[in-house]
Amino acid sequence: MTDYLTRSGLSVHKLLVDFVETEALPGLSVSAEQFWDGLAGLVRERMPTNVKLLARRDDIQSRIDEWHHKYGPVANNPQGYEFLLKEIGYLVPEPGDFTIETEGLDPEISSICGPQLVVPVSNARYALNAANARWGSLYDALYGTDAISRDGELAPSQGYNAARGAAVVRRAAEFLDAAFPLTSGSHADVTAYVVAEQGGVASFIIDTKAGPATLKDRDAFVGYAGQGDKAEIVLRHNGLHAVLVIDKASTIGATHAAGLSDVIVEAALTTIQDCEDSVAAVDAEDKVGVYRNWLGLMQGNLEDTFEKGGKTVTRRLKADRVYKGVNGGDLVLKGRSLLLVRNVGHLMTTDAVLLDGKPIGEGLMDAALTALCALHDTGGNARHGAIYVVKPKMHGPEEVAFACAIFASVEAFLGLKRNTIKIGIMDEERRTSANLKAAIYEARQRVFFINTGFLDRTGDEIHTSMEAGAVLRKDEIKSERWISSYEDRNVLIGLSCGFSGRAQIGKGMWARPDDMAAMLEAKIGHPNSGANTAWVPSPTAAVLHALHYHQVDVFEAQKRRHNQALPGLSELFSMPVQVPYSLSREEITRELENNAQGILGYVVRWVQQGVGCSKVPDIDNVGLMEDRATCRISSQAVANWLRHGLVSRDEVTSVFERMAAVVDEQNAGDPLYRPMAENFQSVAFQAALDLALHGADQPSGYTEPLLHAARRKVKAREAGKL
Ligand SMILES: CC(=O)SCCNC(=O)CCNC(=O)[C@H](O)C(C)(C)COP(=O)(O)OP(=O)(O)OC[C@H]1O[C@@H](n2cnc3c(N)ncnc32)[C@H](O)[C@@H]1OP(=O)(O)O
Ligand SMILES: O=CC(=O)O
Ligand SMILES: [Mg+2]
Repeated sequence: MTDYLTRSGLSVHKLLVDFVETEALPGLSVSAEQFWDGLAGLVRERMPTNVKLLARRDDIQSRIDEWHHKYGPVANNPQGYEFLLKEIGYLVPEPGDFTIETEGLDPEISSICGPQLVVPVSNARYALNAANARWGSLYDALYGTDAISRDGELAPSQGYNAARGAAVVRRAAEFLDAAFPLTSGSHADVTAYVVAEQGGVASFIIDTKAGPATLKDRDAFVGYAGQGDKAEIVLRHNGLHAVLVIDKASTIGATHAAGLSDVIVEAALTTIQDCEDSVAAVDAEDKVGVYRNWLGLMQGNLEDTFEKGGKTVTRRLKADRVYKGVNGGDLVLKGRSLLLVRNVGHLMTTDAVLLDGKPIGEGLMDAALTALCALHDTGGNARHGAIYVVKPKMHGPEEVAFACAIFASVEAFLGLKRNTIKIGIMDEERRTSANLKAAIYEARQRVFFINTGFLDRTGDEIHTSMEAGAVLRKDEIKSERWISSYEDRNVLIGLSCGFSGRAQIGKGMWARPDDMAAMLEAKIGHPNSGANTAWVPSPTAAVLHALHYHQVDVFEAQKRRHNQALPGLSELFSMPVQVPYSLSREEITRELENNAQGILGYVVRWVQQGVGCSKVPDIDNVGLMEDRATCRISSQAVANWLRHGLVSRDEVTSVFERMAAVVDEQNAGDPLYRPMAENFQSVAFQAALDLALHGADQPSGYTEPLLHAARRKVKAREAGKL
């Protein structure tokens, strides 16, 4: 206990005490005593409920398991299944119609639609990049990705490929033609973009090869900076800005008739700084690292210095962009994404703080600490004082109510007005999807988003129905009825609760960070379905996904969906199991290899290096974003096949051993990497294998208990404590 200090009856790790008292509290009107008393009160008051809620999850799961043992898949007795779910309180009565009442939300949440970036907050370099990803170069995003074909003469070359560059300019002109059409002609033929000022009023004059033109929507021109050969012209469409950069002296501008050297688009309107599934934070030291970065973002002084391209770079938060407005005065556009923070869920405990010698709920600590750090935001982030907390992995309305109760306690001891802390409800466990209206009702004064976290949701789908039968392959699960009804119900229920124009209806992650052409094809489906926002894995993806919100007016799309019929619960419960199962031996082995490779490739970096989100090649060598949620899917899929005898324990073990060598090869260039195939007893290999062999027994199929234990073992060894 030498690492702990006593604060208000709690034993608090010294690192956390230090962080709170010397970094987070200075500058605030909250005293150390007030904070620790508050945290102690929160834990004493809320921990017993936390424990009960987790026990209830287990109880419910065992009743569902028993039912499947008796009846098999739901399709054998759908009415009986729904009866059971009501009987055990899994399905609760739906409230009458209501409208959410959340106040004090920013326009990025309520009235402007655009991409939502997610980033592990533990990585300062990425976290800063994400905050700055409000704006991004369209030319760079097109040139640097497969959004422009990489075939033939358009393939990127060692130096600048002029043919590819020309294709980028053409594609950007197509975007401009669609979002900012001219009265005649095309942006591809523009020979001059000019701002003329007269009597304090600016007008935008365009010359094309075919003669003069203006914007069809004259109000789309909203601001500018500079004049003539070096200028920036600000346009607005669907609430989103795009900046034409005129720079005739630049390499690219010199090749364009009007000197257009780039189009900067407003991209990541919001960013989730993630303390959850994309980070590996297993003890006080790691948690303080996470909180310290969040504090720096809220104070506006976070910076990171690193080597890039042979140079030392220091990255800081960007300032607002200040332009002249068209009628005089300044046009000030936020330079940064609106920052939200994702706390962990209700499951894990942390020994960073002990009460009566026992670790406290990590979610309780996250709520207190992330809110405390957010008190430093004096309007640079949220304009009306809101603190945006995304709460993941909640099972049903009672757990949403519990999260709201935690936030209310935190507000009380930090001296905040009630409902200052807003809640983003991740609809990613089946009990929440099935009771979404009731879940929203519990948070009606705080809710700022609902979001279909379909990755966790897929993991929960497999786990909840573990005993029902063998699941389909991972890719097949994604195209089943349960998922389309889940996505549809989320939007339609959100609309029926009055989200349109008030709060976000969000969609999930694009998990193939290098496949931008495919993303451009697929992800327009999100705004078209009525979603205000959808997740992207990188700033580049944010720039490209932003184009979709120019193509689709989300509020119009929402109007079209308002009266659509809600898919029934029978659709939602139409499980992705196949009985009898008809895959060949080869197909089974290939799927097993694919899952094993993904699990190993993710887990090894988590356990050895504390990296919570990685790009890991799948069996077809496509780089996939892997985090704890995708790992949950893979481990549950293997566990399910093991449970139903499609694969044996020996087969799983030998495939994992074989794939360890493949993963070692993939990581050969990493000096910090320790090969697994040389030592199958290594902590990383064993953790990966355990996720599969013991996946069925993990609470809700989550990966964090095994991952945390393994990482802590490695950290202890490295510190010479084992
Ligand atoms: C199911 C869920 O919960 S999904 C939500 C959790 N998932 C996430 O948050 C995913 C976030 N994305 C990432 O962590 C990363 O993009 C990964 C791990 C998928 C890929 O990372 P890498 O292999 O390093 O990517 P890559 O080499 O292509 O690009 C690195 C560059 O992109 C930037 N970048 C990549 N992702 C992000 C991001 N999410 N935010 C900000 N910048 C990012 C990096 O800062 C870096 O640029 P820099 O050198 O100027 O700093
Ligand atoms: O958190 C997101 C998910 O898909 O899971
Ligand atoms: Mg999730």
